Parts: sequence; C-alpha cells; structure tokens
Amino acid sequence: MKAVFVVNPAAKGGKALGRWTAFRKTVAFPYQEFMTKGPGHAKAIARGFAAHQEKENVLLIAFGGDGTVHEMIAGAAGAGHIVVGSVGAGSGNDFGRGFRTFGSAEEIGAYLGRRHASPALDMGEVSFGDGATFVNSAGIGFDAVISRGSGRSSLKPLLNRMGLGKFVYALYTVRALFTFRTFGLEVTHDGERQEYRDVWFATVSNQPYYGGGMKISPKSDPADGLIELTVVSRLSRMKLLLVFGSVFFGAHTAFREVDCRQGRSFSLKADRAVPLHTDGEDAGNTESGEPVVFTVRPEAWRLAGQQRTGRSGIKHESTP
Ligand SMILES: Nc1ncnc2c1ncn2[C@@H]1O[C@H](COP(=O)(O)OP(=O)(O)OP(=O)(O)O)[C@@H](O)[C@H]1O
Repeated sequence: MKAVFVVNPAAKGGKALGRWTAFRKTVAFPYQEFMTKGPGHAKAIARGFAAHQEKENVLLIAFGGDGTVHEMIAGAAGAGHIVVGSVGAGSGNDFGRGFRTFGSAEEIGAYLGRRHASPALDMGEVSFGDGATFVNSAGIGFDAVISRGSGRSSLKPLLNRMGLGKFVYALYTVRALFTFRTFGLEVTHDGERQEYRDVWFATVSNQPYYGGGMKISPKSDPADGLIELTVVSRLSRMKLLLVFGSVFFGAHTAFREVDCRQGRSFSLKADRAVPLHTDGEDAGNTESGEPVVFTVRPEAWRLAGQQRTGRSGIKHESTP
C-alpha cells in the first residue's frame, strides 16, 4: 500500500506546519507528500488519486484538522482502492473523537505492515448549492452561526498561537446566545412531517462529536447506514446555555426540548434563511421555505484502522 500525506500547513493557525516538520523526521517508510494551498485543494488531491486506480491501494493521510479530512473523504468517496487516515493537527479535531486516527508515524508504519482493518463507513450528503457532504455532522441554526463567526474571526490565529483556540468558540457562543433569532422548522422523515417552533438548531450527525468535543449525538454510529437528527427548540437563552454545557457529556438528550430521531434521510425546511454548516465549516445560508435534504450514503469511504465508536439504537424523545 502506497502512503501519501496531505498536509494543511495553515491548520491550527499555522502550527500544523511546524508539527509536520518534526513529524516527517520520524517517518520510516516511503511516502509522497502534498502541501495544500487553500480551501478545496485537499479534495482535489484526493479526487486525483480516486480517479486513477493503480496496482497498489493508496493510504491517504490527512495531516491537519477537521476541514482537511472532510475534504479528503469527499474527494475519495466511492473509490474502493483508497483508504483514508488522519493525524489530528487542527484546532478542533472532532474527527479524531469519533474515528480512529494515527498518533505517530510508527502507528502508520505498523498499519502499512500488518494490513489492519479498513472498514467501509457512511458519509452524509446535503442537497445544497452544488451538493455538500459531511462525515461528522451538518446542521442549521445557532451552531452554524458560531462556526461562521469563529471560522472568520481575526482573533482565531492569535488565540490558536496562544493555545487558546477553544476560546474563540466560547466567545462566539456567548455572542450568538444574545443575538440569534430562533426559527420555525418543518422536518419530513420517513413520510412523516413534524413541525417545530422556536428552534435554536437542528443537527444531522454521522458520529457522536462536534464543536470541539461536544457529544451532540451520543448514539450515532458511522457504520450503521443511518444518520441522526437532533433538534433543540423552545428554550430560554439561559436554559440553552445549560443544555449546551450538558452536551459535553451527552446528557442533553434527557431534556424534553431536545428531540432525537434516526433515519436515512431528513428534509429540513426553515421559515427564514438560516446559516448552514457542514463538518463545522460555514456552507452559506439556506433559503426561506426551501427544503434542504440530508441523506446518508452508506459505506462511501474506507477508514484506516478499526472504527472506535459503534452502537446501535437510539432513544426517541417526545416532540414538542
Ligand atoms: N495553504 C493554506 N492556506 C490557508 N488555508 C488553507 C490552506 N490549505 C488548506 N486551507 C484551509 O484551511 C481550513 C482549515 O483547515 P482545518 O480544518 O484542517 O484546520 P483547523 O481549522 O485548524 O482545524 P479544525 O477544523 O479541526 O478546528 C480549511 O478550510 C482548508 O481548506
């Protein structure tokens, strides 16, 4: 198996480059190296490998954050000869909380030598713009506003350099808490229609974690051919803060204002334009009254190493 590193030198406010310089000295197997030049480049590199099947299978290793591995999986989707691995070198690294990642070059060497499992896992697809994908989660509302604000923040590089990257997220959470306007939502799922009022956010998950370690969807399993919807609605600002705090432990699902559902497809129609995120990256605004469909694409990509999460079944809460 051929090993290819795709390095995002800009991840974690540029710290990833220094980490890569040290990491590459520890690599004791032959490899190819690519440096990404900007948004979309990691996807294009993965697409290039996906389009040309050689004799050898390819292990594509993302060296960066969630954005980098998200792009690489999108580019490699459907190519059976590509296995995707990751070394978490970003600020949030939610991918590494839900999926097995490599901690050292030695581990990658061992994987290449021993041919560990490469399970085929699910990916999410979103009918938005030219079509978007997610491996962790995608959603609309309050959390997407935070992703947008913290992603664009001029404070992010500075706080990242100081090792305080997570503060950017906290800062924008508090800001959104005071400025966000809730919305009405219609969800269609399995031929059933559900209406929600005063919605803060609706997130569709493929794995349990998002937002830098919040366990938003505790029962999500990227190997089950299903995705999970979490809708948070009809909460005061203060109670939302409480629910947000409990998300770190996955305890929020006990609140009656948190509704969880499981399925293969969810159509979400908001009554006003709302920001959308895919894997924590800003994806633009949905249009008022226009449905956005979130669908699971089962066994779309292969992960290097045994999958770490995996349970089945989900508690269906009562709806508001
Ligand atoms: N050379 C580059 N210069 C600037 N941005 C780049 C470059 N290469 C890639 N990018 C972009 O950097 C963005 C952030 O990358 P990534 O998500 O990997 O790191 P992060 O934001 O630090 O980590 P995390 O998403 O885990 O918090 C991505 O949108 C990616 O497309």
